[in-house]
Amino acid sequence: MLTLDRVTKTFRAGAFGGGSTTAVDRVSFEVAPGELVSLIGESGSGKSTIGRMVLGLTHVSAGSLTLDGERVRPGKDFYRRVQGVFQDPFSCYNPVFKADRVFALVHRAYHPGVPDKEWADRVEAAVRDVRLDPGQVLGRYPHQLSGGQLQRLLIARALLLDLRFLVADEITSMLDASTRIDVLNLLAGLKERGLGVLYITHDLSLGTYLAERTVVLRSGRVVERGDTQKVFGNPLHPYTRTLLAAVPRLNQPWTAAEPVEACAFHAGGARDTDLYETEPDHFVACAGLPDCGRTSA
Ligand SMILES: Nc1ncnc2c1ncn2[C@@H]1O[C@H](COP(=O)(O)OP(=O)(O)OP(=O)(O)O)[C@@H](O)[C@H]1O
Repeated sequence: MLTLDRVTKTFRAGAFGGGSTTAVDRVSFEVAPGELVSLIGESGSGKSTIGRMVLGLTHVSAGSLTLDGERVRPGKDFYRRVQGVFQDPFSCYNPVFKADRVFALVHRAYHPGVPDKEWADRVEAAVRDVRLDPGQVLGRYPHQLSGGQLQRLLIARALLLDLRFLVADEITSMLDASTRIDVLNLLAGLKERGLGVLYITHDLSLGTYLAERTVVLRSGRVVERGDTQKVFGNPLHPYTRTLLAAVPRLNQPWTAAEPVEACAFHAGGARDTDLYETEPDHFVACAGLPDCGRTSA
């Protein structure tokens, strides 16, 4: 179980590092084993920073972030259980190494005791699991493979570890529509194996495709979260409504989203990040709801 409890990330800012910017502000949510939670928000809302904290790539400034009750401790043991897959699969490969070298590195680093033949069998099985033909892809250089193939190989690599948790950060944004669905279906398969997945995206339609639960982030704060059907079926925060209104629909003329004027949070009026549980597993930040009683002027 991944648990974020009022997690905050502050970066130094300014020419001489004198100022600071809060990229993530007291964010709390959980991801259970076998669950996919999507983290949605516009560019700069802090999604990737959260992913990087989960992966131990950047420190948590305040609050607590734990996996199975333990704080993130980057190292071999941690990365055996937690991995990330990112937007640009090309950047994850060394261009002068063939794809199978990636698996050889995993063998050496994480499973040195596994005999070569058994390892080769495991690699083949993992590559077939992501619906690729090992004979077609393993002997190739990254530039000889498509983005979708590279992305799948990264997922296969993750399968060869004793993975408990995957951070998938915009992994489908460089893929065409049909490959995108294939990769999303692979994530669904990982869930069935009991993995927890944090799926980071700015694309609402993809976020809703697989996620049991959704966290909507704005300017580093959670504005709404909970059961995906509830958050998108009955969006309560004006920002969530704006995001939904901005999704283009087939056969409907595009209309600009309404400004988020009704929201006390948007106006900078809300002083805290408390969320109100408006129905079971549906939480919303102070947003001028008639019954919230805490809207600021
Ligand atoms: N290393 C850093 N130093 C200073 N500020 C940073 C750093 N990394 C991120 N930020 C700032 O933190 C905020 C959140 O960035 P982040 O990359 O997490 O957003 P995001 O929601 O993932 O955006 P995108 O969808 O564009 O990737 C931004 O204002 C960004 O400029």
